[in-house]
Amino acid sequence: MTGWTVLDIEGTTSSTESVHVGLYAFARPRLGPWIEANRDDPEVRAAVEEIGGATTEEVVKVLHDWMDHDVKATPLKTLQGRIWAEGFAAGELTAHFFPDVAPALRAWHAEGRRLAVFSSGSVSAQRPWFAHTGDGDLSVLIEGWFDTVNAGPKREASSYRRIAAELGGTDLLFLSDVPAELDAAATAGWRTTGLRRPGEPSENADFGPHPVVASFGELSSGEPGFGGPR
Ligand SMILES: CSCCC(=O)C(=O)COP(=O)(O)O
Ligand SMILES: [Mg+2]
Repeated sequence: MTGWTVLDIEGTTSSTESVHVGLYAFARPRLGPWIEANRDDPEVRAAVEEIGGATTEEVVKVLHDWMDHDVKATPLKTLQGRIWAEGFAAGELTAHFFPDVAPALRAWHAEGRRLAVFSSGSVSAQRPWFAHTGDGDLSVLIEGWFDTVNAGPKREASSYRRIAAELGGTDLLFLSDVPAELDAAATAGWRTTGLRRPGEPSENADFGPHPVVASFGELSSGEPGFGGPR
């Protein structure tokens, strides 16, 4: 088996609850003090300028509102990701992965399938998320890390074309719980498979023409949408 499998995180490898209750709750009270402590950092300054607002208090109000409505805005993801990275480094956070994910990723990697991540979560959050799991360090299996900064919006085909150019492959599969993301990947010529995980927001989603599975355990070489024909 050759080619690339590119993974969404929330709703696909990991539960929405683990992101919203675990990560969001960790970032929420830290955003204000952390921005104040890091306001000379160029990445922080750029994110804060993009948000607007005259004071840190105003900036934090916007960030909290985005979190309340799960708006996956890039400046929010940049700031959250930096805070989470510190939390992982300090041993204050651990990642959640559905039980089928680690065995599948290890099996696919052993078969020669190459693995990458494309998530709204920033690359600075993705790396420690995959490194600090209850199933060991999964980051060693991942060869490409993409977010809305280095690839672009997840619902636009141009982002998937950019990732394809970077990975250099033609056999590309995207796994996601969001039909609009799968539509964009398919428009760019990728294979797609939707994740309809029990209890997740995508449980009742309309995946249209995309193949759908409930767990990574249903995906193996030769399956439609995975090793099978485009
Ligand atoms: C561990 S990365 C943080 C997850 C996150 O903030 C997020 O928005 C995930 O969205 P996804 O694109 O993976 O559905
Ligand atoms: Mg998702």
